[in-house]
Amino acid sequence: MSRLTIQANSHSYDVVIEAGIRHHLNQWVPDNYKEILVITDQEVASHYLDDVITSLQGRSVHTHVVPSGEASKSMSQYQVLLDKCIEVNLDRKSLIIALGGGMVGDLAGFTASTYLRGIDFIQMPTTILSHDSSVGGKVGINHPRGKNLIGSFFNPVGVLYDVETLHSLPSKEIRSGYGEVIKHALLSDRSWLEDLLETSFDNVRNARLIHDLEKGIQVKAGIVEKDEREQGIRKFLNLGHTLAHAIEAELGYGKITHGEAVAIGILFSLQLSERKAGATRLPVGSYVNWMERSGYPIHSIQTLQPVELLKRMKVDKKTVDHRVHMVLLKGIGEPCVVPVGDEEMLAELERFLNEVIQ
Ligand SMILES: NC(=O)c1ccc[n+]([C@@H]2O[C@H](COP(=O)([O-])OP(=O)(O)OC[C@H]3O[C@@H](n4cnc5c(N)ncnc54)[C@H](O)[C@@H]3O)[C@@H](O)[C@H]2O)c1
Ligand SMILES: O=C(O)C(=O)C[C@@H](O)[C@H](O)[C@H](O)COP(=O)(O)O
Ligand SMILES: [Zn+2]
Repeated sequence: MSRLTIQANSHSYDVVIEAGIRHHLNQWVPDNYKEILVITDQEVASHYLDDVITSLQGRSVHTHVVPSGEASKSMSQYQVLLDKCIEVNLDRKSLIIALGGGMVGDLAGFTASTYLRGIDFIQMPTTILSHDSSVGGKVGINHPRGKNLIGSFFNPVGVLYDVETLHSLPSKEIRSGYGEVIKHALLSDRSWLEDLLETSFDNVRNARLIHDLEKGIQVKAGIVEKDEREQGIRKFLNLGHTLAHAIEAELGYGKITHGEAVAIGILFSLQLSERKAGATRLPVGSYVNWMERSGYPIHSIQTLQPVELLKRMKVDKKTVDHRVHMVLLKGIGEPCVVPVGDEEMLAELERFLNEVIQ
């Protein structure tokens, strides 16, 4: 078991990483919560919902299962969840548990943050990617025009990470999760990055995976504790995301996973960093090899149009005065934020789509 305490603006909370913790929830979920609503998705429910209900024996537990996939991070599912909270009479002493990946965590967390102006929630991440999404308090839903455009900063009262649940992840979701792991490595540590770039996911043994998750969470915690509301350094956690979010929205939510889109967005940012941030020592070649070897669906964006992508990028939350702001790297562990004008961005997107992706 490992335990890391995160100091949020409102309160501190623990991230507990333990194989099988879903079987011991009565030990971890304080008994002052009179009603508990477990929110999960269909796929996760089929594997783990019974375990969670069983381990909360003796408590008043309600459940709600949303369809799996990014399309559920929507206004309509949010409405359904609010209806559910009212139907089962959750009050301010109630608790929501988000059991699932980042989709469930963001959606259930946003529901918790707004229902009755906010009730407590616990994150129970079940994907590799959600080592990132379960920490730091960003919760929200998508709008057809852009990712996460509706949301809040609202921290969980705890994160219970049962790494045993990762055993049932399909390889696509392992790949997706590593899109955010590699982001945390690029933001922090060259030797960790080099190790990752040499690793094939087929060889990711449990000990190695947990090491990567713990390191990723430490990087994220170190940033969100200093800048929870993203006034400055938290923007760095958006490395690769300005293009990634545009790709996800433009292709249609769920056509490509978030982590896969982030990995593609990072490649764009690495190349742009050489031209716009003076970077000279970025391992762009080995990053491309790693992406290809790992099966990131780089060609799935071939048909996208630079003009449409730019329109999407401009609704990014980092945009100031209609100007896109990109997170770039001066070197490994040396992120910066650089404004890029429309003409230049269009030229960069053209080059990326025509020369790199083809
Ligand atoms: N709030 C944040 O700080 C933050 C950070 C990163 C990403 N995100 C958001 O997280 C979302 C992506 O999260 P995700 O990649 O976890 O996606 P996800 O929650 O959609 O899960 C991916 C797929 O894996 C399935 N699944 C989940 N756990 C499983 C398990 N243990 N075994 C088998 N299948 C399982 C799900 O049913 C789903 O089909 C995006 O919406 C992204 O915007 C938020
Ligand atoms: O926690 C953050 O801050 C991040 O940027 C983490 C990202 O991986 C995550 O995808 C986040 O949801 C993006 O936030 P957004 O504000 O750009 O929507
Ligand atoms: Zn992300």
